[in-house]
Amino acid sequence: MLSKKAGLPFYDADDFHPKKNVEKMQKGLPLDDEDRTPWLEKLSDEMVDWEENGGAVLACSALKVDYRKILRRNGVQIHWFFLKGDEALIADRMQQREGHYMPVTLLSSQLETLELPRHATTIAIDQTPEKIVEDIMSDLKNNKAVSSFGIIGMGVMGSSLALNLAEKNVKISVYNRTLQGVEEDVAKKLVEAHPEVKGILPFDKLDEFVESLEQPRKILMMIPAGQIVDQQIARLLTFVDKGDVIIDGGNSFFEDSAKRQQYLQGYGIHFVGMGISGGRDGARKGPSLMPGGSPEGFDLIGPFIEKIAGKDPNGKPCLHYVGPDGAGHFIKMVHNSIEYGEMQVLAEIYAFMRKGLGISVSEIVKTFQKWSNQGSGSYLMDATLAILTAEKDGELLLDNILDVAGQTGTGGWAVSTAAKYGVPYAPLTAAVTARLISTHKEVRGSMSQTYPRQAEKIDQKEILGALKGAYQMARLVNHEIGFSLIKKVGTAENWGLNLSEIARCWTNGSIIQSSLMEKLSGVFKSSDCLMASAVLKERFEKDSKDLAEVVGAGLKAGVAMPVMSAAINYFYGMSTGQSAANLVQALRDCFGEHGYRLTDDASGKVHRNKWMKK
Ligand SMILES: NC(=O)C1=CN([C@@H]2O[C@H](COP(=O)(O)OP(=O)(O)OC[C@H]3O[C@@H](n4cnc5c(N)ncnc54)[C@H](OP(=O)(O)O)[C@@H]3O)[C@@H](O)[C@H]2O)C=CC1
Ligand SMILES: O=C(CO)[C@H](O)[C@H](O)COP(=O)(O)O
Repeated sequence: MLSKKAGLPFYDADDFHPKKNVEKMQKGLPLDDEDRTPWLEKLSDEMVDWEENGGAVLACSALKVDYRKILRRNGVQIHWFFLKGDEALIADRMQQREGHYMPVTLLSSQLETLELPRHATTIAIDQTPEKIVEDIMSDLKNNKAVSSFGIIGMGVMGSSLALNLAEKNVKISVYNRTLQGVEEDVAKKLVEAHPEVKGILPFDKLDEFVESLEQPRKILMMIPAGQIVDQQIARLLTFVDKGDVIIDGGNSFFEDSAKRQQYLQGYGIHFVGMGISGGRDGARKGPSLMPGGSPEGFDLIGPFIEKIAGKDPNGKPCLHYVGPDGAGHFIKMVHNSIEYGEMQVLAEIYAFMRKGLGISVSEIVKTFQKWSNQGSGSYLMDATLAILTAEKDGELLLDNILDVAGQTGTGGWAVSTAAKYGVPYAPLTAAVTARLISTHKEVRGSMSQTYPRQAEKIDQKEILGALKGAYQMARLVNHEIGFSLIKKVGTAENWGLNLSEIARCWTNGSIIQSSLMEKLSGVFKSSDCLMASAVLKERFEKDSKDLAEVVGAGLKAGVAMPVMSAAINYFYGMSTGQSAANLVQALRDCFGEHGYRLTDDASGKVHRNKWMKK
């Protein structure tokens, strides 16, 4: 009757049981989880087709929370109705039923297994079938919750993710704030600008947006980090309900995300701090996703975000639940710190080639293309090639772009986090510093007059052969340190981070995807330190010589190479058995009585009273 009324096909889940389940029930034996799992999985796959064809009515004894999880694992939109009746009434109806394999004796075991659904409309079955159908139809009609997923913030990332989700058949609602006269109807304009993409409902009122989402609601915020996130959460709290999930997909500081998860837990809200990489194109076509925080929250959003994630070389989604607390945003922070290093190395090698060696831009492009084809390719290298070939009015566009680089937080946070956890992170510090120096444009201009550099002529022939090795080595060290930060913090916080999975998650969709990242995903399966990995030993040995040579030549030529020199210094430092830190410690003791340990007995500190005569 309901099927007719709703104009949708009807399916009875009982018809999908395999023969062995039917035979078991016929014998009066209750099914267990092992019997039911493949059956529910089959149903959840069928539901994808049903949804694509406009929907269906399914009757199913989805008794447990976990069973319902399986049913929704493909992220289809489901309106749940719980048909409630007492045991005697159900038994009576079962007895009247003809030609069904299930004996009444199994009913009590079913009711024992039943875990009441929290997010379903309960319909009493002690009414006429007509009334039951009427109740369901009226609930469907009055139900304003029509979308499976909501996104707040229709900027670069939010709008691209919204279009991506909608194209994967996820019904979504989108919301953007209104600033009278400045930002109006932003969400509506997005929908109007993309008539080819169906299934997006725009809102400019937060309450209506939240009401449009089916429960448990899944709300992704794509807004700037900081207090704005707290303010948005505070506004949402007025409208959301227990069991809903709030996801922060922005570049928030991971310690803030851990606090927000704790805070929202108090309201029964699941909070997921999710790193997202890929910029506009990645978000639109397949980003790399690094969720962390509430595992229950991740469980609920997983089927949806899996649909939009980029795919690694083996076709697996670039999506990895990294760990609890702020682990997702921590991993995104480190991702960005590697990104800072990668970009700065590209800038340094380009500057050295152009200014130090006097190589033309078209030759630099050819060289970079060659490196790409020889296994040093990356998304950022491709982007650099695009930039180095972009012209405006017959001139290289790059030459018309002001040499001032901004930053929005993650790099600086990574520097302070590395210092807090005792991880040497000189290349990142150098990359952040290089951007800071770039902002002092006026001072740089005037100082370049005061200190004009007399660059030494470099023998191109000698240095050209070392360039690629130097580039590779700086990148290798940059990655080594990023992952060492992940290892250190992950261990200290007991997050159980998986380096190989994290690298895998960055092999596509991510700004730092590269051939190297694909290799590292394999290397991290057997080693958690690149410098100690036998696979990379030869490369470290050879390329470190090239890097030293290029950095030396670069400095001689008067070109700053902060990240590349930090990288070779890191490598030298970490492979120096006997360093000069003893002098530093002795000095500390000399002026500050900080004490020192002796090489033949490091168990305790000693202090020398009189280092200096006066
Ligand atoms: N761009 C990128 O490559 C990436 C960005 N991110 C992160 O994703 C988040 C969004 O970035 P992106 O889309 O680039 O940023 P945009 O600046 O393009 O968009 C920001 C969005 O946030 C909204 N917003 C701004 N202030 C407020 C506020 N006070 N209250 C509510 N909404 C507000 C804006 O609305 P309005 O239009 O009205 O101002 C806009 O919709 C940031 O945290 C960013 O760091 C993460 C990965 C990549
Ligand atoms: O997260 C990103 C890419 O992965 C964003 O583009 C972010 O803005 C980059 O950081 P910054 O603005 O500090 O350069």
